[in-house]
Amino acid sequence: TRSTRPQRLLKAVKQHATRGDPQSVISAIDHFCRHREWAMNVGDEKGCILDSVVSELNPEKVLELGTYCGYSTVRIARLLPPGARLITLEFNPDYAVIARQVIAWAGIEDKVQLVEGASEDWIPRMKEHFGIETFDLVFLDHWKDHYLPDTKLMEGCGLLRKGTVLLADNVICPGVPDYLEYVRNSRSYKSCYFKSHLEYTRAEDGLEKSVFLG
Ligand SMILES: CNc1ncnc2c1ncn2[C@@H]1O[C@H](/C=C/CNC(=O)c2cc(-c3ccc(F)cc3)cc(O)c2O)[C@H](F)[C@H]1O
Ligand SMILES: [Mg+2]
Repeated sequence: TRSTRPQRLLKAVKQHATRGDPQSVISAIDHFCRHREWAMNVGDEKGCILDSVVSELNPEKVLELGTYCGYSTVRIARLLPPGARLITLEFNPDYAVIARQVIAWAGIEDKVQLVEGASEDWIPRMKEHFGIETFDLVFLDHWKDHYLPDTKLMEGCGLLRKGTVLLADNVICPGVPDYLEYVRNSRSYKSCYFKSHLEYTRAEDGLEKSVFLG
């Protein structure tokens, strides 16, 4: 039977990237998605904005909602200091299988914990199951209609502290209007928009960076 796009993306990584070299994995995926098949990775342009937010924050504890093939997982984990941890949630087992191999090929598996399951089920279990008090950074890139409910759930579970940064992909395309309205109007957040483009295209898209004020 025909392979899937994530399987073809992984094949491109294994053919063109160097084991243990995260940058070569990122470049191989970007080349594949720009010249062969588009895929919904945050991409190189928005990826540079993601890089700058991570580098400035130097987070110890990072949560990613929606692993997909692990592109942003590798982008974030390659910048983390020793001892820092990234937990990434993915409930599609076929994507998880691919992402684990992409993460392993990049050689950053010791910083990453890929949890196969739904954000709504695992957010309430972060404390007792992973010993996480609060997160320093959350990257939201899963189903767009779950950004807002999951943000409220993280608030309710006490996983956000003064200064925790929420970084949301796709706030223009496909768009997350209810989430944007919330973080931009709530007194609990200082929010700003980083204008960019939809990955591998000329369409507008951007990232919203929202600092939790407690
Ligand atoms: C709901 N709880 C979840 N828990 C764990 N894993 C989850 C959960 N929900 C989804 N996942 C997992 O997270 C991923 C979902 C990513 C969704 N991303 C997009 O749809 C998305 C779409 C576009 C796009 C733009 C224009 C266009 F013409 C077509 C597409 C661009 C983007 O950058 C995106 O991120 C994965 F697939 C799913 O299993
Ligand atoms: Mg996205």
